[in-house]
Formats: sequence, C-alpha cells, structure tokens
Amino acid sequence: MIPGRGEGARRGRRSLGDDGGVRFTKGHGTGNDFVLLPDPDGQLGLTPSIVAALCDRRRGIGADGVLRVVRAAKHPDAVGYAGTAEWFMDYWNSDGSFAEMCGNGVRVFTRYLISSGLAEPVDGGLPIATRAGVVRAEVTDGQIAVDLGPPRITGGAVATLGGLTLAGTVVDCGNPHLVCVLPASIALAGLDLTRSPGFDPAAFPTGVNVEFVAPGEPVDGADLHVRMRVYERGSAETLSCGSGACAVAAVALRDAGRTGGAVAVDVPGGRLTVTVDDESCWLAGPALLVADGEVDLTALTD
Ligand SMILES: N[C@@H](CCC[C@H](N)C(=O)O)C(=O)O
Repeated sequence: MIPGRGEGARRGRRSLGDDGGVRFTKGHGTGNDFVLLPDPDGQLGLTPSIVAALCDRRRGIGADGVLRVVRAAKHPDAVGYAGTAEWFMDYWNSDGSFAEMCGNGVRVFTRYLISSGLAEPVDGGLPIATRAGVVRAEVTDGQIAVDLGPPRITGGAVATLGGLTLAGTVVDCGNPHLVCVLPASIALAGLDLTRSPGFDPAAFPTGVNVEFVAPGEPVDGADLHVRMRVYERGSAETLSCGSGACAVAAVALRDAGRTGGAVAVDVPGGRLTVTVDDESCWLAGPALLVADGEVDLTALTD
C-alpha cells in the first residue's frame, strides 16, 4: 500500500492542512485520469481555479478532472440522496466546470472507496450519488462496472470539424453527448481533435461531449465492436470517456437493429465493455489508483 492511502480519512484527519497541504490520490480508468480529493465532511473550499490548477499537466498534478470524495449528507447537491448513498462523487472537469456524470469517474471513485476502507462491495451494487442521481457500482473480475441507467436517444444534430460536417445522434447519459458515426471515407485516427468540434449552442446550451465512431472487427464476448475518440466538454480530447462509451454503444445497437446487447468500445486508452438492456447500461473496465500524496494549494495558485 502506498503510505498514507486512506489513513487520513480513517483517522478523521482534515483534508485541508493548516499549511494549505491537501491529501490526494491519482487514478485512472482506461487513461481517463482523475485527482481524487478525500473531503468526507465537505470542508474543502474547492473553486474552479483550484481545480484547473490541480489538473494542469505542467504546473499541477495533471488530470482530466477532479473527484471530490464527500459524504452525500455534507454536500448541498447530494443531501437529497443521503438516505440511499453515503458517498457523493463531486465531479469537476479540468477547466473547473461541473458535470452531472462521469462514468469512468464513478468506476475510479468506487475503487478508491473500497481501497481506502471507506466502503465495501455490496450485493446489487454500491450506491454512489452523482449530480445525475444515484448509480450502482460493482467489482467484477478485477474490473469495476457501473450501471448508468439506459442511455436516452433524443434526436439528431450536426458537429463540424475542420471542413467536415458530420451527422450525429444526441444521447443523454445523465450528461449530454453527440455521437457521430464516421463515413467509411474518413479515418478515425486522422481526425484533428486539438480543437473543439463545432456544434449548435442553441441545441446544447451547456455544451456537449462529442464522440467520433468507426466500426471494429468482431471480438469474443461482445455482440458488437466499435472504436471511438472523444472531445469532452470541459476537458478537451481524453483517452477515454465512460458515459461517452455508453452513448456510442446505444447508437451502435440502434443502428444494428438491436434493443440490447454487449458492445466492446475501444478508446485510445483501452477497452470498455457496455452491456445494455431495457433497464440498465453497465459500463465495465479497469480502474486503477496509481499514486498518493499531498499537494500544496498555495503553491499551485501562486
Ligand atoms: N470522462 C467522463 C465524462 C466527464 C464529464 C464530461 N466531460 C461532461 O462535461 O459531461 C466519463 O467517463 O463519463
């Protein structure tokens, strides 16, 4: 065990030290990486600029987002869920904005809760509160799976990228997604995602995560196989997006004329498996904790 993991939370030590030092853990799921901040009693004065500084890959720790680990009863956005879920995943994108849902975030958050002794696996899934409601997470075969609930396909819209205009499907996974299946003439690897794709701000007033999808070869254990890249709202291109994989799976199943099934979704950071039926959408994949430490917030924001 890396020294310090979970000790602070177990001993009731405050997350925010007198000297500005804050305990953190770094983790990722298929390369979608997060700084986890244990703050069980909601004492940490987190701001958009602190989150952006933590996520800065040169001047901070570096991450696609921050997961604050806070008791649901201690956070105004989650207190209504406190009877169902003890813990609230307070998710922030790397630019300091909030999001309602983060599928990989829930999986890494669950790994942290179990690894640090703050929670134990529960039959039927450990309940985790998010801004999109309570989801349930399970440890299976060393991976962590979360049921985000069935994705809702709500219509169509276009994305633009360079000189391309791409038709897309709008999918609600708790957070907004626009899934663009590429024509065979356009290579997924060739897309320039160093800048945000264009979209209609009237259709997406709070922004949107845009996924680009190409077919994959048949693989064992899945009904369908697709490959995707994503440009995330608030975090730019990431190596993986769990809720995006669920949105992509929903569109792949619809396009295959299916109402459910297992979809292998390859992202630049690895493979996620999404299993959809009428009542659930299980997102499964690896979730790892890779480092613990203490960060000096005063140095970060100087
Ligand atoms: N990477 C996440 C999604 C994070 C939130 C997203 N950027 C948004 O603003 O909605 C995932 O794994 O789902």
